[in-house]
Amino acid sequence: MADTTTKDSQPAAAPQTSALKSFLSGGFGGICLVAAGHPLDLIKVRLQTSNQYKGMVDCARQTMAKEGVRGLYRGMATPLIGVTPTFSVCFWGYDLGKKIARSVGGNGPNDQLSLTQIGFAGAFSAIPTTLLMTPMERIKCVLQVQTAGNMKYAGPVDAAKGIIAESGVKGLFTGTTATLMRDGIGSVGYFVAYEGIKRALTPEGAKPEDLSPLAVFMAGGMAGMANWAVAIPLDVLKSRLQTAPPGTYSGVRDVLVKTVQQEGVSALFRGLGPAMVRAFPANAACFLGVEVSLKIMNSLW
Ligand SMILES: CC(=O)O[C@H](CC(=O)[O-])C[N+](C)(C)C
Repeated sequence: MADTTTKDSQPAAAPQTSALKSFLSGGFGGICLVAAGHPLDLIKVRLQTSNQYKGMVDCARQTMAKEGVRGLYRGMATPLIGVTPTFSVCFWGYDLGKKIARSVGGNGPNDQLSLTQIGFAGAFSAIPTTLLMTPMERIKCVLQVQTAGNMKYAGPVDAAKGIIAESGVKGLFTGTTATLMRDGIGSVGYFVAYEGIKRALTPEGAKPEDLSPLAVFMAGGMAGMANWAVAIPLDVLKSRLQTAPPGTYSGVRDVLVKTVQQEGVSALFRGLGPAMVRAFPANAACFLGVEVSLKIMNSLW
């Protein structure tokens, strides 16, 4: 089994990727993530807002029977427009983080980065990603908590205009610290799990980048689950900060204290089930999309 912890004398270093290829492959991975994850997200929202379904399978069956397979992809344009650039920036930031780790750690071009260095690069990727992620999540969360009969905004553009009218452009950035903390910690779990599992699955003497699509799919799915396993408490705090009326909380510490005092620690794990059910297929498809598009680009130029 490949050594997963040291940076020295590794025969299996991945070739360094250009920033543009990382950006493009990340965007393609984001498209794959939405395509694979959207049906589960739609089922989750329909279950949350209607009593006509007996469960996830029944909801999928009824949706397909009445609306065809296309029904499962209703409303996919909005996440596609938001997630694609966010994942481009995330994978570009991860690539930049790996280059910084390589130069700080003095790794040669053929040395494999240690998992600590991978964790640093993952955390680093959250810095630029947060600039896009925060307003996207703010608008998404505000729309997701609207209920029938209490609809404040008609859609994402209307919500963005409403938030700006109420609190200025800075209103779109409510929850920035919580988003940075969530994705900083989440991205360490995400990329360390992905690289670690890929290395563990790589036979002695082989290279992780030559793993089968099935192995990439499994490592990607597990990486998505690792992301949510460590990020869910901060995701709960972020969602509460982003959907509360202005002035309810003074910051991350305040929402943490109030949540735990009023509802107990278990409140920090709400939504873990649906997040995990979506995480495996969505992120398996994402990493497969990233690796396949990188291979195609590498063969072209
Ligand atoms: C919160 C989020 O976007 O997590 C990503 C995985 C997912 O399931 O969407 C990973 N990452 C934070 C690295 C973009």
